[in-house]
Amino acid sequence: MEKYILSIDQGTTSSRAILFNKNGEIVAMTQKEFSQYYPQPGWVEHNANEIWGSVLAVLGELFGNYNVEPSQIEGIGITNQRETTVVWDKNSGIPVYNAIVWQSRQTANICDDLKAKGYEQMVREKTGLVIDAYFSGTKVKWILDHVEGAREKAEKGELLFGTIDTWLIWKLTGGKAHVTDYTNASRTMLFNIHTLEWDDELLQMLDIPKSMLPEVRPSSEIYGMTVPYHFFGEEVPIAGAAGDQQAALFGQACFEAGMAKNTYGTGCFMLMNTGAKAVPSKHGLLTTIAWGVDGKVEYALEGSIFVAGAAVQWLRDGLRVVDNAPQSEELATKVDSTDGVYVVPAFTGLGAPYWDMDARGAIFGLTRGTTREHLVRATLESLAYQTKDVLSAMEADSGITLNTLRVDGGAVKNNFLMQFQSDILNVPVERPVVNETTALGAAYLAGLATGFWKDKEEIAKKWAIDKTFEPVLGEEKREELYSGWKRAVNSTMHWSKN
Ligand SMILES: Nc1ncnc2c1ncn2[C@@H]1O[C@H](COP(=O)(O)OP(=O)(O)O)[C@@H](O)[C@H]1O
Ligand SMILES: O=P(O)(O)OC[C@H](O)CO
Repeated sequence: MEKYILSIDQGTTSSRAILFNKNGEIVAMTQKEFSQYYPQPGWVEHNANEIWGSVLAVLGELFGNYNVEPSQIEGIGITNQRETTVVWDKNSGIPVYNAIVWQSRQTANICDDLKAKGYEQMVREKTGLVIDAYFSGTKVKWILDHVEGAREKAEKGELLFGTIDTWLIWKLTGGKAHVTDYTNASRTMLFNIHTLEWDDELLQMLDIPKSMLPEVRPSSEIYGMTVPYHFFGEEVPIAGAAGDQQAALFGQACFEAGMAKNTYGTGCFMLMNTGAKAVPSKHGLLTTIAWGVDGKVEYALEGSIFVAGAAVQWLRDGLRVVDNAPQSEELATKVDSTDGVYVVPAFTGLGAPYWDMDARGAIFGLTRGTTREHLVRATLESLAYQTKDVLSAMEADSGITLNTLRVDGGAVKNNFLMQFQSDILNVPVERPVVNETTALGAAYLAGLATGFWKDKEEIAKKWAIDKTFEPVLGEEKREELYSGWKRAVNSTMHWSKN
């Protein structure tokens, strides 16, 4: 019987199970959305057990609906929304609080306090990150500070912390493996990306007991076996793990320094491979671990945009001006321009390159003639402008001028958006045949560990283009449009503090 690699892609809004064959093609895919909780303005939480339930559901559906047996799975790769923080009881397995999602701003005060105490430079040097509520460290502290009895239990070694990869691997192995990989560890603000160790000074800064932390391992390695009662009777190796953006970089075969991809999901994340060198950013980007594979760690520069496809969800669920995401393209192309309207979707503050936790969303340039088509178009254009902000920072930091950009993620199906992106960047945008590059990257990491695929060269040969979008907009128009964006985005800064 043919063998496959299974990817579990646990994203911000949904969980997916995807089976890949030896050619790196999708054989089967199931997906399930789960609840988002917004307990207070700016807070975002998930129920970690509901996430686990959604993973079991997509696995059940995969084996139930497709002609595939669990015994055909040679290995499992896990990829996940990053930074989202779960703390659970080691003995009962019960989370002590909801998972605090990467987008959540509930630890902004903790971050302000750390900045006031002068920790910024030390944090940047050790972790490659800026102090921001985005990362896991302050979320763990918040849980220990706010959940009754949690700190005491943590100090007694009774609580475990994990990002979603860790939580899922712990569940799938029946509590045997408490591990994470280098990429996920590099997003916690607790991990020294140079020494590759949890850092005592950072742990002390946030008052987090080391006993809670998972063991950090390479991204392509067997971490443990599934317990048969959770995996349809089979013991299958869990053989790869990486945060979803790093997995996408791997799935896009960006193996050489200077290659970059941009993923348009809930948020938008551009990563550039910088090879064995951890390049520090002077322009508001993050330095992060790309992966640990073949006994070595490689690094990336990252521009993280918090709201991208989520702005399209807001058009659908908040404003109700579209019935579904694809309709945004249909409406945007009914008008030739936004007629000067700009939407800045800084709903949870601004990430790279601005890093302003207090920015909030705004619409500029409304006139009596503004229609929903203009609003929808301006929302889509905001994804492209935010990407341009990040690309400019990346070129300045790396000294490399990109001659193409590889793209993936849910929103790249939108041809209007991709064309506008190419126009605003003045760079060709390449959309690959397999758009599920996050899951593909995790599959590749797992398949390299089990010998399903031989090496990165074999993988790189499988990458193929579906469509290239070439820039057609003139320079003057491009600059006029972008300068309007800069004015708009600057006006949203510090809004919730005023
Ligand atoms: N045709 C489309 N045009 C614009 N946005 C889209 C389109 N299709 C999906 N999206 C957006 O893409 C996002 C889903 O992408 P996905 O990669 O699945 O995200 P995630 O992994 O963050 O859950 C949603 O926010 C959705 O609004
Ligand atoms: O779930 P996604 O695809 O929106 O990715 C979220 C990122 O990993 C957050 O850092």
